[in-house]
Amino acid sequence: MEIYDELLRWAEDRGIELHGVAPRPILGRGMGMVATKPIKANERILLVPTSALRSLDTVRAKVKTRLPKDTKAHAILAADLALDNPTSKNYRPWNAVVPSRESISSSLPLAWDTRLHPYLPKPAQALLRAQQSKFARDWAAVQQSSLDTTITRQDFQHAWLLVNTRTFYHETARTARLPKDDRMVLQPVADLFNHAADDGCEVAFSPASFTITADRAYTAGDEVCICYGSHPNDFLLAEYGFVLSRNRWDEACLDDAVVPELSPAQRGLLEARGFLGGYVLDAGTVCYRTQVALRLLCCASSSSSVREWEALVDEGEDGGEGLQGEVDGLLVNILKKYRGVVQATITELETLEVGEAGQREMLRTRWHQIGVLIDRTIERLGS
Ligand SMILES: C[S@@+](CC[C@H](N)C(=O)[O-])C[C@H]1O[C@@H](n2cnc3c(N)ncnc32)[C@H](O)[C@@H]1O
Repeated sequence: MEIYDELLRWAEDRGIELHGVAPRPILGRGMGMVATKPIKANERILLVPTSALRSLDTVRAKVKTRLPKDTKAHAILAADLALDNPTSKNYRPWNAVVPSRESISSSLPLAWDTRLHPYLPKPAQALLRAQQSKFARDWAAVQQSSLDTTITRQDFQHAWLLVNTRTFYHETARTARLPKDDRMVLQPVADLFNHAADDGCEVAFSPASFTITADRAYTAGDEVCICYGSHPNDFLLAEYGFVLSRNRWDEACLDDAVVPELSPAQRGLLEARGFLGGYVLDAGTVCYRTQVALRLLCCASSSSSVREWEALVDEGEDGGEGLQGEVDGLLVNILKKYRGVVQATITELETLEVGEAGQREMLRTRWHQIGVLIDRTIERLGS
């Protein structure tokens, strides 16, 4: 814990105030913030003055000026981190506590063996593709620059993923002019808070500081979390490298269940109206897009006509309870079939030898969660 004591001394010198919380190791989550005394609801537990943020304003001039003019904030911050001497006096205590290259590449799919990528659920794959293209753009910017060429792709990827998992949204009069995803800053110490399964503490910023305020009372020893956003587990997996066991925002993508059931003509009708794909269910509901696709499928097999389907899409006419019963029955059959695909993926992951055991375990856990969401819906609609 010596490195954390040093971090806290370093933080204090920079005006960072912690009230009743301190960094501690948390099983399965690296470090986290834990209450060291009882904390009351609405008590301020952290203040980080703007001067202590690591932002475009603190990036060394030699880094900023040597990168191409249109380089994104993510790449500039990552290049600054990657080129920072680990013992540099400005950030040594912070550099010493951020997750190692090994831990980052074990947890984040971008750094996994690419043969594991097809086993990610579809929404996570889409996020991963977006990350891959941003990373390729940012790495190209570094390669085109006149920066120190000893920086390797692996060094840059580690720094890039640290930025991806540890930055906070921050707006100043100057950054307000930048695109939204360029308004990001690193916050030493605040970046040790893990993501809450419930609401988490309130994060706020003003021109002077960032503050974190307790959302409820905590007793000494409780982990104190913030909320990274109302994200489903596929998002958390792709962007942060973990899934929550209880996540009220979780949902399962049904595209691979529903789209194969559609004829080319039905896909065309749905596409023309912007309803092809993006089908999801959560613990209690099946999304409207899925309902629209299923109703179209019902037209082929029942008394309802494409005209009635158009009335649903264009005028919101729902066709009444009878049609809803038909739609639910069709969905249950589709889900039962897809449940077999989910189970086959879990079984395949059990015998696969690609990547690390922990990464395969993470994927199995995720597919199991998807299976549970599907089972619950089958039970709810089938009864
Ligand atoms: C901003 S950092 C939080 C501090 C981090 N745990 C550490 O050791 O430095 C975000 C990273 O913490 C981990 N993390 C955050 N919340 C988590 C949670 N609820 N469960 C598991 N890991 C979590 C993930 O690795 C994530 O990418």
